[in-house]
Amino acid sequence: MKLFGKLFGVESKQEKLGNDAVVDLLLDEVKNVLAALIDPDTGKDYLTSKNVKNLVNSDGAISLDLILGYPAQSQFAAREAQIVAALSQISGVKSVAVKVSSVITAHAVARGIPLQKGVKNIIAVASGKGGVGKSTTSVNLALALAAEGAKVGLLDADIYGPSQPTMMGVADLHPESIDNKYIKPIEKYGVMNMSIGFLIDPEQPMVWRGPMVTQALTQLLNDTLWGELDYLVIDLPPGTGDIQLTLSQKVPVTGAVIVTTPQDIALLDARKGLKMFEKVGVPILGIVENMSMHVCSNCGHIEPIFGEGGGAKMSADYGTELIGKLPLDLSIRLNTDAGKPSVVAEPDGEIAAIYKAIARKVAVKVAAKSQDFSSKFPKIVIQNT
Ligand SMILES: Nc1ncnc2c1ncn2[C@@H]1O[C@H](COP(=O)(O)OP(=O)(O)OP(=O)(O)O)[C@@H](O)[C@H]1O
Repeated sequence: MKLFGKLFGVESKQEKLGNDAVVDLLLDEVKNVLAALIDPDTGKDYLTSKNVKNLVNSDGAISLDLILGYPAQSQFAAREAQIVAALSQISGVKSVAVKVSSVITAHAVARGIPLQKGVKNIIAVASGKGGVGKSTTSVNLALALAAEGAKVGLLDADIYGPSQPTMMGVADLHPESIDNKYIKPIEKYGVMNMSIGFLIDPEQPMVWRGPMVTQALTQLLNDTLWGELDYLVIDLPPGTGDIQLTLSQKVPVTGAVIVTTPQDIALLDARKGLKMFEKVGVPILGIVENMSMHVCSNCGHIEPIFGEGGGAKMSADYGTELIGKLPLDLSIRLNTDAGKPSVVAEPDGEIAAIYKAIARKVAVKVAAKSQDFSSKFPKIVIQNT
């Protein structure tokens, strides 16, 4: 039969057909498994989320690219292991090769504001009340996004009390001006930093009026040579004043993160901040509860000094998510005071892991927004005749 087939050119065709059928069945099975495999960061499966590209079966050797829409370098090995373990169970699979990477896209903002040139996504960090740890959260969020592989900028818009240069350990540096118009941000720990703190004398009391604040902020944003950024994190001053309003009206903010402590008064203020963003159409990406419990460094006893469960209740009330809880931890203060925030001071520590998880959650929320395709279309200029 073999010889007969070969002579008449039949066997190779039949074999080919047979092999193709096997290949298809195996690929179908692989796809089924991928459709049931959940990404722990998004809570969605890899197949319908369209994260899987270049899926190939070469005689039982399966290879694929897993492309995540958010930065997650600390999770690449775990994702690879998760997929290899699941696909290796399938009978007929001889080997599995998975290449994991992230691709971050620009996301459209509401209200028809064009995106900032070169900046894909802007994340505002806000709080209703001062002293809840908004700046600490901003710097660690920026550093965590960078640690996860993103290109990140950090803008300290807290014009009344800029603390970022100190927290990032760059307080003694001065940004250079180019052509007396543009300013080069200061790069530290892989993040591009710009702060009003670089441009003012910290000893001078600042009495900024509304329009001056607005101008200073827009200038800082527009005249800084950010380069290409995946995320620009903006640390807002506390409250619901002019800066927040300007931001929401003039700056293409993709979404806002609200920082609060669990106690009632901070939550009350945080609710005001949250409502303000809602009113002006800036989506809330989530709530970070800071100083949510104290772990005694002597005995390990856990005590909720500022109350319990406030952030979770507020998230539920407003249909948003509690995206992370930070303990009241001496190391967080010591590290920021020393100009080396926890994410870079102790990159493999528990605190850094919490900030990285928050960063991935924020990035996942941003990735879930509709993409911005405005640059793909020609600009139409309508003129009055
Ligand atoms: N989880 C934490 N554990 C311990 N200390 C913290 C924590 N979060 C913030 N801190 C400390 O609390 C102080 C206030 O924090 P931070 O400056 O970030 O607050 P803020 O809300 O930005 O304040 P402001 O209103 O001045 O902008 C800082 O000394 C900081 O190091």
